[in-house]
Amino acid sequence: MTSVVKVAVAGCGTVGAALLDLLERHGEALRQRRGVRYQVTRVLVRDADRPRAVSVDRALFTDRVDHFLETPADIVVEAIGGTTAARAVAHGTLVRGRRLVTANKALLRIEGPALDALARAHRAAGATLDFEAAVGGGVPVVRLLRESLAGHGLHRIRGVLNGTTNYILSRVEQGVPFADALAAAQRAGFAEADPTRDLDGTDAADKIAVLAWLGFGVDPAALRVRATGIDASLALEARAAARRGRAVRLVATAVRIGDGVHATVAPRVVPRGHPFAQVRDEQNLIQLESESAGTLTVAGAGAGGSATASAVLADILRHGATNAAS
Ligand SMILES: NC(=O)C1=CN([C@@H]2O[C@H](COP(=O)(O)OP(=O)(O)OC[C@H]3O[C@@H](n4cnc5c(N)ncnc54)[C@H](OP(=O)(O)O)[C@@H]3O)[C@@H](O)[C@H]2O)C=CC1
Ligand SMILES: N[C@@H](CC=O)C(=O)O
Repeated sequence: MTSVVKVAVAGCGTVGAALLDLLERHGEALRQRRGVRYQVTRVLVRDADRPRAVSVDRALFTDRVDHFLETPADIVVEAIGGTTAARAVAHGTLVRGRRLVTANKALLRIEGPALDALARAHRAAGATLDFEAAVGGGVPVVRLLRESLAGHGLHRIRGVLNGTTNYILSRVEQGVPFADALAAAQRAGFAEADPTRDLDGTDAADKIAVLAWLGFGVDPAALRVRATGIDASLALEARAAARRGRAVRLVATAVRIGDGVHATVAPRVVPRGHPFAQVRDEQNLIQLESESAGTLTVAGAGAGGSATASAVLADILRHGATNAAS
């Protein structure tokens, strides 16, 4: 017997389109293996008339949030970014007792705990909140912190958390001009809609704040993250460092100090053999240091449609066919 799980997808850009493609390509295998058919019921975009390279019925596209939220759905994926329409989608989803899967670290930074509380308040009706894709792209660091490392005396989280800046840094050290490397990262879909968020360290700051929330229980909105980003002059330094056998990486850190947490994002010069120097292009690497489990390191594709959509799909599959109609 096959159950049907209705999925409404907000966003058909880099992440949303890659997710729709994954659901299309793996739909039959998922049905056979899990006995579930994931049926896309609505896609929210800014421009519903624009032609799209996804095989989804055009009639399912809408540019109205209220229309989107009225559509029957068991799971709502939020992959539009920003914090205005995304917030309306997130709240509207949870208060209806639906499962929310979001890739939006900017939204989680400002109101992750509030969304979590809303999900708990509507849990009996079926609401859940999952956001594996929000940090680390395809790297399952959110799950590691939420589940495996809960209560392990975590004391430091450190990592390369932004794929765009890492892509730029690892290209400029090979002689590619800063502007060309940035343009390539944008073409590949690694950069935020506003790439300033990548370059000035804001995106990495949002991510480390979300990890600090999960790992240390701090309010990510209240956590001050001192952030320094990268620019063309730092790229010249990265190139010079490469000639000296060193690498520059944008490293985000959150350390527990007493009852508080100290968080930073800053470029660091590391020797070639350092794990951060080995992180190339859009890859991310995160080290979680804890008393009982020692240091755990996870790494992989930190940005890009396919890797990020795979993390979204993992969240979709997470609760099995809960809420599904047979
Ligand atoms: N790209 C990546 O590698 C990663 C992205 N993320 C996060 O995933 C989310 C989506 O990113 P990404 O796919 O790259 O973004 P894109 O800019 O590629 O796509 C955004 C999509 O959302 C739609 N959209 C934007 N604003 C609105 C709105 N107000 N109302 C309705 N639809 C809207 C756009 O519509 P239209 O197509 O009509 O313009 C577009 O389809 C962001 O939160 C991002 O931070 C997380 C991890 C990795
Ligand atoms: N712009 C982000 C996308 C993934 O979170 C990045 O470059 O890491």
